[in-house]
Amino acid sequence: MSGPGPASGLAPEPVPRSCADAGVDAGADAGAAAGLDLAAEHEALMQFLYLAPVGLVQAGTDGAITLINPISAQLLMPLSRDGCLDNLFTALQDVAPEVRTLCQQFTAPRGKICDGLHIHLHGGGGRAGPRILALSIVKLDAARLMGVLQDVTLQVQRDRQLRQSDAWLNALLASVSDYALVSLDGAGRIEQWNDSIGRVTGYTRSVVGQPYAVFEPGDTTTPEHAQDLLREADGSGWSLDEGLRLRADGTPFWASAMISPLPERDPAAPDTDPAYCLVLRDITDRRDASESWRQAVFSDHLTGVANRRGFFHAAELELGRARRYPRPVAVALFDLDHFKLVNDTHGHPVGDAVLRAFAEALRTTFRAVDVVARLGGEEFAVLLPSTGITQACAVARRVLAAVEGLTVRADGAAVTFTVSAGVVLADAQAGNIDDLLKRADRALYAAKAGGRNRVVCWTADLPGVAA
Ligand SMILES: Nc1nc2c(ncn2[C@@H]2O[C@H](COP(=O)(O)OP(=O)(O)OP(=O)(O)O)[C@@H](O)[C@H]2O)c(=O)[nH]1
Repeated sequence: MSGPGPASGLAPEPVPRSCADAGVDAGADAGAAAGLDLAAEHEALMQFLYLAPVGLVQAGTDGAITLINPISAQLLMPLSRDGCLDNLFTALQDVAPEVRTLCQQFTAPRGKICDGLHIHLHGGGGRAGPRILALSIVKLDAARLMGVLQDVTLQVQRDRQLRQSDAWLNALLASVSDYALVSLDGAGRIEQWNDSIGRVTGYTRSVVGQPYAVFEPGDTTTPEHAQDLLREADGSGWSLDEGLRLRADGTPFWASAMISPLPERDPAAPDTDPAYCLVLRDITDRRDASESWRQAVFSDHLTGVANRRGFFHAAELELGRARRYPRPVAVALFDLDHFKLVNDTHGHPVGDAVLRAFAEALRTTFRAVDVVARLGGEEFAVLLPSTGITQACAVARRVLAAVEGLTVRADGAAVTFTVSAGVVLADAQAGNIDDLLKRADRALYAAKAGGRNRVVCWTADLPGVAA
C-alpha cells in the first residue's frame, strides 16, 4: 500500500495521528507498548492491503488519494492522462464522471455510496486488459472514502453467456410439446420441475424428489434397471430406453427416454446436484407405425407373447447387464403335461385355445418387466430380471396353482390341464441364455420324471446333470 503521487513515487502512508497519539495520557511504558502494538497492527494492515486480491484505494472526500494498493494502481493507471494517480475522481472522469457527483451528493456522515458500479473502459484497457471494472465506495468518516475496485470483465461475460443459455433453455422448455426435459440428481431423482414436464406427463411440482421411474408403470421396471440406465449413461455418454410410461392421470403413452450425464458435477453433493438430463419423448405415433413390424418379428402369432427370437434378444440384453452390474437373473421353463392327449382328444383348435389360456395365465402371474415367451410347441419360458431363485420358484408355483383352477372352454369341450416347470438362476458357469436353458431343461425333465405338475429348481446334483 502506498501513498499518492506518480506510480514510481508511491510512499507508505504515515501512521494516522489519532493512532500515534493514543498513549499520551497513560504512563510512559504503557504508551511505548501501545505505540509498538499500534505500529505492528498498522504493519499487518499494510500487508493485508498490499496482498488483497482486489484493488483498494483510500481517498479524501475531494478524491485526493491517500492510500492505494498495487492492484488499484494497475487498474487505474491506464485511465490516467498524465501518468499521475493522485485523485480518484480525476482518474475516473473520462469513464465514470458520475462517481465525483455521487460522492459529493452523499451527505451522511458514513455509509455505502455505491456498490459494484460497473465502469466500462471503452477499450482503454487494450485487448488483454480489463474492459469492465466494478467500483464500490464506502464513506468511512467525514474526511475519508474507501474504494474497492475489481476487474469483472470475465465475470460479466460469463453472466451474459449464462443469461443467454438460460433464455435459450427457457425458450426450448416453453416451446417443445412432445419432449419433457428433466434434470436428475446423482441418485436418479427428479431435481426440478418445468413446463415441458407438465405438458408431456401432466405431473405437477410434486414430482420433484421422486425417482425418474415414477413415469413408468409399477411392474414394468426394477430399481436395478433404473440404476443400470444411469450407469450406462455414465459409461458411454448416454442410454436409451423405450417403453410404456404413464401420465399423472394414469393414461399410458409410449416413450423413448434418453439419459445423458451432465459434465460438471459437484463432488461435494454427488447425490443432490443435477447429474443427468433425461429427455422423455412421447413417441406413441411412431410406436403405432412400427408396432406391426415389431409384432411380426418378436411376437408369437398364436398367443401374442414374445416368440423365441424376442426371448433370446431380451435375455442377451438382460444377461449382458447382469454381467456388468451383478444381480440375479432367473429363467423359468414351463411345459404343458400330456398336451398331446389334449390334441388327440379334443382336436388341434382346442389345443390352441389351451395354449392361449396358458399364455394369459403366465402374463397375469408375472410382472410386466418379466419376459414371457413361447419358445415353440407347448414350451414356454419366462425371464425374471433382478429375481433370486427362491422368488422365481415361488412365482412358478403360483402359475401351477393358477392353471390347476383353470378350465378352458372351446369347441364345446371343457379342458383342464397341468404344467411342469424347471427354474434356474444365472451364475458364472451359466451366464448365457443357451447354458441357462439347458439347465432349466434338466430341471424340467426332473419335474416330468418326478410325476409332472411340479416345479424343480436346478441344482448340480439333479439326475442326468453334467454340471
Ligand atoms: N394345438 C397345438 N398343438 C401343438 C402345437 N405345437 C405343438 N403341439 C403339440 O404338442 C404336443 C407335444 O407332445 P409331446 O412332446 O409328446 O408332449 P406331451 O404330450 O405334452 O407330454 P409331456 O411333455 O411328456 O407331458 C404334440 O402333440 C404337438 O403336436 C400348436 O401350436 N398347437
